[in-house]
Amino acid sequence: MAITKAPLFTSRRAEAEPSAAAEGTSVALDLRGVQKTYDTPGRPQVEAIRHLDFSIRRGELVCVVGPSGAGKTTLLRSIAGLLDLTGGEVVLDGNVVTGPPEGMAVVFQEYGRSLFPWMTVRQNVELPLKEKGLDKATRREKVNRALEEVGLTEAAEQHPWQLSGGMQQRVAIARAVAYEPSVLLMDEPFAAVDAQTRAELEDLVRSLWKHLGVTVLFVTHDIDEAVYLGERVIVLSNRPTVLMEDVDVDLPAERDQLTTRSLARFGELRGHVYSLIQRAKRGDRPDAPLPASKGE
Ligand SMILES: Nc1ncnc2c1ncn2[C@@H]1O[C@H](COP(=O)(O)OP(=O)(O)OP(=O)(O)O)[C@@H](O)[C@H]1O
Repeated sequence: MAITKAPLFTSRRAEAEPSAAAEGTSVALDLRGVQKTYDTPGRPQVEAIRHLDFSIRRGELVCVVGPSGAGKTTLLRSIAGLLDLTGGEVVLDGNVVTGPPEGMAVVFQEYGRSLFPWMTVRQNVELPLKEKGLDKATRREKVNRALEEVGLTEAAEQHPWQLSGGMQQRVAIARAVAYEPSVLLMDEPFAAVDAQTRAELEDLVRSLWKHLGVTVLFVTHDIDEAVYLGERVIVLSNRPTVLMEDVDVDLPAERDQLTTRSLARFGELRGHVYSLIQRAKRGDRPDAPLPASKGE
């Protein structure tokens, strides 16, 4: 079977809907024909991203999954303005990204390396606000609000090394939301924490997203996490990356770990994304379908 979209699963790409931009809706992030090939002196080039086109509407929470080495980090770093693209462009709030844009914040997996150990929690969260040039009273108010949002008011004067891994990641999240970014990028942020903490942090992201209305692009290895969190799941092919499918997650807006994960629909969506990843791993991709005998 080719990469068909059973009626049960809607894909924006498959149904050739007009893009969000064309519909005149508010687009926060727009990827237009993004390509990235790495030039490594003395070695063959590595074509990481062949072609990616997708948009994220303001206030959406979109997850990205793909096989290992597919180019997820390359994609995120391209969006964050940390890499020179080989082709295409990334547009944030109508402006082409040419370097790290002001309206973006990133939460990385390695919270241990992204927080400054000699600074208190409060100082870590405040730092980007200082760089933004905000006055002291405004900074204090925004830091207090962000720490409250992530449940760390009591830990404000502690240092990151005095906190658990999950709490440190909450500090990193507080720092990102205090900055009030237009788009929040999250690169496998919970890969290094235990399962229970991970579930709590997933719920924190959903509640912050709903509460603050921030636009989130969340990269993860974990299919269940992607389906649980996202309003859409963008599935990448193997390298060189193209879009495998853009899956609508039509689960109820109110989600909780127990009820949502036990829904039949959750299982169907999870199974669908899983099968796409399995196909991607085998090299089945929209621009290079496998011979029929190897397909499903
Ligand atoms: N700086 C670089 N120079 C050369 N090749 C690179 C560089 N960074 C990444 N690559 C290659 O680009 C491809 C995509 O890598 P990337 O890290 O983006 O994938 P990924 O999907 O994030 O991987 P993983 O799932 O293992 O985290 C890989 O083949 C990788 O080896």
